[in-house]
Amino acid sequence: MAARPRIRFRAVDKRFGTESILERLDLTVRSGEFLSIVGRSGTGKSTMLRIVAGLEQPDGGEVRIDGELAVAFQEPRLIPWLSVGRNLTLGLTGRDRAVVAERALAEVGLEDKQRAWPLTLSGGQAQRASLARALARKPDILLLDEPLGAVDALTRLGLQELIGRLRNDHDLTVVMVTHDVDEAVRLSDRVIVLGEGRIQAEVPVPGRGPRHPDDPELAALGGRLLRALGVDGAA
Ligand SMILES: Nc1ncnc2c1ncn2[C@@H]1O[C@H](COP(=O)(O)OP(=O)(O)OP(=O)(O)O)[C@@H](O)[C@H]1O
Repeated sequence: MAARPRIRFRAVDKRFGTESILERLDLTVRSGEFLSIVGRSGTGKSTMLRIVAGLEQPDGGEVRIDGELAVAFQEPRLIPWLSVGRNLTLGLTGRDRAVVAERALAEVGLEDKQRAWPLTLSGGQAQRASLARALARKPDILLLDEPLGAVDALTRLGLQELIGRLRNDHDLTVVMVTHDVDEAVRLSDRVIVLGEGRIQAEVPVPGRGPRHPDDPELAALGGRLLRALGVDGAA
């Protein structure tokens, strides 16, 4: 039996002024699925994610969300005058929130940074803290908007590995917006290409992430996505 839908878009329209961003968009994301959204700049990827998060309202159609959500953005958005640990417990209500935060930090390899100030973290560490903050909310659905867009290539590979592992360990449903097709195929079960208001291509990825960056199958799938994006395959 197919897993239950966590996110469902039915004929979703979104406009900004006279500009139509999404046109009668249909999408179902099932429980436990890792979906990536790629597309040229300005095609509405972040808008889609913001609609899922409830930060934007659609102009038409129906959006259904089943489960708790947490979001991590490209900028870690940690509050600079609170310790890393306090950034994580902020907004948590359980009596065990300190323990929850401690565990989440340990899961991302930052157990020694609980008392650190956010500004003393490297870019990669700050992004790990941001993931830990999302994890501490015990979400069913994790939304990632270009989470690794601002870190160097090597840190990026390590963080991809981490995201893949967290997803597996917590059986998360993940929707990630990325510009990096290699990252998308490395982590996802399915990649969609957004363009002109609709899903222009959909590429299922066999097996389960995180896949090894040298996996030869990834290059072929990445090539397919680049062609769907209208980018020359040799690029
Ligand atoms: N709050 C807003 N008000 C007006 N226009 C907006 C607003 N948010 C987004 N837009 C416009 O909607 C379009 C889609 O934006 P969005 O950020 O969703 O694209 P994107 O695919 O995520 O782009 P990028 O890859 O560059 O991040 C863009 O033309 C953008 O300027």
